[in-house]
Amino acid sequence: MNTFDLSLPLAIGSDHAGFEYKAHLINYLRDEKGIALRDFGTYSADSVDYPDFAHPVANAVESHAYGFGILLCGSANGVAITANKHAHIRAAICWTAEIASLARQHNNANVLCIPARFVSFEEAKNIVDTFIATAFEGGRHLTRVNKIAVSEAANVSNASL
Ligand SMILES: O=C(CO)[C@H](O)[C@H](O)[C@H](O)COP(=O)(O)O
Repeated sequence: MNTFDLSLPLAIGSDHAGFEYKAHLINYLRDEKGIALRDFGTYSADSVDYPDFAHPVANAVESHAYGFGILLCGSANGVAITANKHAHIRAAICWTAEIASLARQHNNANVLCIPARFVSFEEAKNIVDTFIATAFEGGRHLTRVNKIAVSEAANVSNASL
């Protein structure tokens, strides 16, 4: 199976707890690696509410105009919970490069959620590099990932009853 289509931009966002790492990651990804991206905020270290940034990033990935997403907050729980409310979004909290690799290989994760208060910036960079470089394995994992989408479809039809 393929890695991400890097001809599409990536969507990145954070709350205040992830703001500093986001700024460094943008430098790393866009300026050092030449990867196109859009920064959905937040744009300062002032306290904000993570759903205001996680929803726009998830919407961007859901629209297929962006190849994948990166979200950061303190623990990554808030942004992951928010992003996973969206159809076709598989947001994974990754705190090591190995977890990031498994999130791609087994779960075909399309939004990487980094707990900025619990990993070093070097580790965050390793996590991002691994997430981008690792392909979904398909096979038995595709069967399982497809069952997630079935649940999404059931929720949509139940909601319309
Ligand atoms: O959403 C979170 C927890 O699930 C994030 O870690 C936030 O960044 C955190 O809650 C922000 O906390 P703060 O005390 O308002 O800085």
